[in-house]
Amino acid sequence: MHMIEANGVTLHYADTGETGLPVLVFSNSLGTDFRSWDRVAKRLAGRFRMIRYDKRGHGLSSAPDAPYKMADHVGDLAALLDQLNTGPVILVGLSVGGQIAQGLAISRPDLVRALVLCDTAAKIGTAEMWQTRMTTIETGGIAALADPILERWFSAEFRTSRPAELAGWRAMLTRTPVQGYLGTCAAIRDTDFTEETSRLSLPVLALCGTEDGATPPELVEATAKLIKGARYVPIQGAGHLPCIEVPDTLVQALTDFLKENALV
Ligand SMILES: O=C(O)CC1=CCC(=O)O1
Repeated sequence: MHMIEANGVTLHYADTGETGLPVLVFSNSLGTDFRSWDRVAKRLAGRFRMIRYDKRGHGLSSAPDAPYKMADHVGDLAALLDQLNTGPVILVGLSVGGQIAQGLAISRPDLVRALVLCDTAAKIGTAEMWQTRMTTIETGGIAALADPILERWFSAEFRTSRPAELAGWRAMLTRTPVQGYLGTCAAIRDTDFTEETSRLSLPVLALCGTEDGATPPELVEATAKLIKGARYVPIQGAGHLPCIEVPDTLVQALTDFLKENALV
């Protein structure tokens, strides 16, 4: 287990693979921890140095009281990468992790060589939608919304054919610290990177599960269209978390992109 003090919080992270290999960094979604990337990391082992971490309020990282700002999440990741001396990385961000990735590319371009934006957008949902979710969770806890959240996370096929796995991911969601979940909802509620993201100039791949009910394919494609030269690839049959549901497809799209852009 690796823990580090960064930007005023304690972050839990994994750092695997040889120094000197291209560096891939993974930032995951609301209500999940870095185990979301286990299947992807297993498939890429030996080819990359890979850093996965629990953002504040999630997993084993500190969970300060809500609310958080997106700048807090971005500052945490910048501090982590600075301390690990990664230099510029290939940054893969899923959902709010994709917003953290956009924020880092905007504020610390020296740390980001390329972006992989997975099931994410410059702006996710509306302020009203996030406020309603936060109010429901303040009274009923995360469990009150677990069913609709899991419906957005996974395709109907996955939910019916893999019940034991579904139970595990539900446990990850409902065991997220409530302050961490609420704090991160507030950060998403207050984020609109449309202007800043449209000024980005680096290799970008955008991916989205065709069954994603949280950041639908049209939304993710619209974010890709903001960025000159960005490529959009649909991930067939997956919901919001293709890294869990169809890791082989995600790894193929990622490695094709890295080769095409001479990043490996
Ligand atoms: O919980 C959801 O609806 C999915 C989601 C939205 C932002 C995020 O990170 O996850």
